[in-house]
Amino acid sequence: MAPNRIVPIMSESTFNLPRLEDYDISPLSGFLPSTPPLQRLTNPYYEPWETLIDIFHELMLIGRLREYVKKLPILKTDRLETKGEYRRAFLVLSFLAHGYVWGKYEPISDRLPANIAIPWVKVSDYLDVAPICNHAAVVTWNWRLLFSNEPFDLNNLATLITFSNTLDESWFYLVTTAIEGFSGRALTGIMTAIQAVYDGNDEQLINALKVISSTIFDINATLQRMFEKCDPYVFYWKVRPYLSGWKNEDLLPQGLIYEGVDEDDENGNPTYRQYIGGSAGQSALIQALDIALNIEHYPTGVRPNANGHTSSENGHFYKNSCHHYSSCLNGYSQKHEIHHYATNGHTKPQQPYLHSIRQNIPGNHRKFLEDLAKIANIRNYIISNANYDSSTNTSLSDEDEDAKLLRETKEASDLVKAYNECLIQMKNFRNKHLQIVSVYIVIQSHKRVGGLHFNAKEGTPTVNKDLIDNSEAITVAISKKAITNATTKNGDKVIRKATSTESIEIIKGTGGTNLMPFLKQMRDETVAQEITENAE
Ligand code: HEM
Repeated sequence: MAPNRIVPIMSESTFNLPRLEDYDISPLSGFLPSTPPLQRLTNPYYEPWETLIDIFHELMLIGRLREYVKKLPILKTDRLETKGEYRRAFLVLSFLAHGYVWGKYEPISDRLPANIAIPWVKVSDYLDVAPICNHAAVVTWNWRLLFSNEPFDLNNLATLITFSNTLDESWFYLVTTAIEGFSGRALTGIMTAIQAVYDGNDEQLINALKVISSTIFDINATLQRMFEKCDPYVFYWKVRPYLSGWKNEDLLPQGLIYEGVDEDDENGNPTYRQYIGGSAGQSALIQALDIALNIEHYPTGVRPNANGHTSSENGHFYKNSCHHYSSCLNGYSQKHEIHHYATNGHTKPQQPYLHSIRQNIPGNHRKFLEDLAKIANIRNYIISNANYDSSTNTSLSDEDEDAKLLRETKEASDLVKAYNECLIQMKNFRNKHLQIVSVYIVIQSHKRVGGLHFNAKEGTPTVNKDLIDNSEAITVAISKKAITNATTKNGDKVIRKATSTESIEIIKGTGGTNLMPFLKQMRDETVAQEITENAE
């Protein structure tokens, strides 16, 4: 370590790198369980749930799932013994619940019978996660190895449960599972990098950053494979509706009644609960990468400025204490002030959607993200040391000093490069993801023929390469057309924002996000963290 290096103020003796295992994270499989999820609850007591899942698709098809769910006994959860059993129960109950609520070619139900609601809430409480179908259910706990003697790999994975019984839905989950499979490598790289910062070990930090960037590169290559076997039509019309939740959801505006769980209010009205549905946006892996790389996200349309304030696109300023949107060192202004390396205990992401979906991330993984935010220090360390002046050290001869300066400059430069490479890969992830969202959601949503998603009867369009390559341009063209139409129709010269009834103009994400602006801002905020050498 260079003698005049700026080191974290947290002394090494007080710094204990958290152990991944303490958060139910495996250094190898990361957020995925270290052994494949249970494929069945073997205690005969739970056979009624498993039997219903065995014939889930058949019951959905003939429209009798609700009848059979209502016949279920209300099973107690105290016979579940292991965490694996609780996860399997959560998976089964999530599919039964969402199948019940959204149905197939039948009216949507705004109440969930006690037979499912009571145990689902109990199991969720145990796992410390909201009782709603989430990323953990459909991805993290929903896979098996096709050949148990072969390693974990996209080419050796199968899903346990799907809504639509289609290969496309399986592929959607499995590509995402394969991406989560990189979390062991990513998290090991992150922890090594953080330790390197506390040790002031630049070489180790550079190597760890290289591990992180190469992992994101592999994630991106896997993400691209979504196009291979998941048809956008099937995804949008046949799968996505079942993943919907009951918060900011037009079809269930009040939410859902979990019968037998909550009491009626003082006027005898039932209590509705609202939760955001399942989305890969709930991936703890991508959130961990953002936190580790100090990529800050703000509410859509809000941007930070040099004074630590944020401003919205309409010109309104939001003065934030550091406990809201901006961290004390977000790199926009305070270059040399290194009062803290960690993010001062900021434990919540600044973007409201990212904040609210934390309740869909299982408790131990959510806690890990919170603790990671307290020690994430890589970017500030690099900024603080990228330009340090070593000329104060007079004990060396001129020649030695030149050599040392050269080495340190190169080290600093390599650090910046290694960090920026991680950002480039994160940007690539978000660009690729934007393409996917264009093809799988934006373009599909313009094929609306009226009625509910479930009732769409169009032919399946093929995915051609041009469509994928030009997906962002197509999206822009579509949204421009929508705005022009709205403007012309009303003879209104001011381009205005669409209201919620004009769903063609604002396409919402699972959590009610204004999809494309939200995702593009996430991408731009990634790029904004790039460190430019000698920028201080
Ligand atoms: C067909 C494939 C996919 C579609 C249609 C899709 C759609 C979406 C949508 C609509 C959102 C906005 C937030 C929400 O409403 O949930 C979102 C966010 C997000 N998705 Fe996906 N997604 C897909 C695949 C994936 C995969 C495989 C990953 C990998 C983990 C992923 C990671 C994320 C992340 C991290 C966000 C939060 C925004 C960000 O960090 O940039 N998505 N996605």
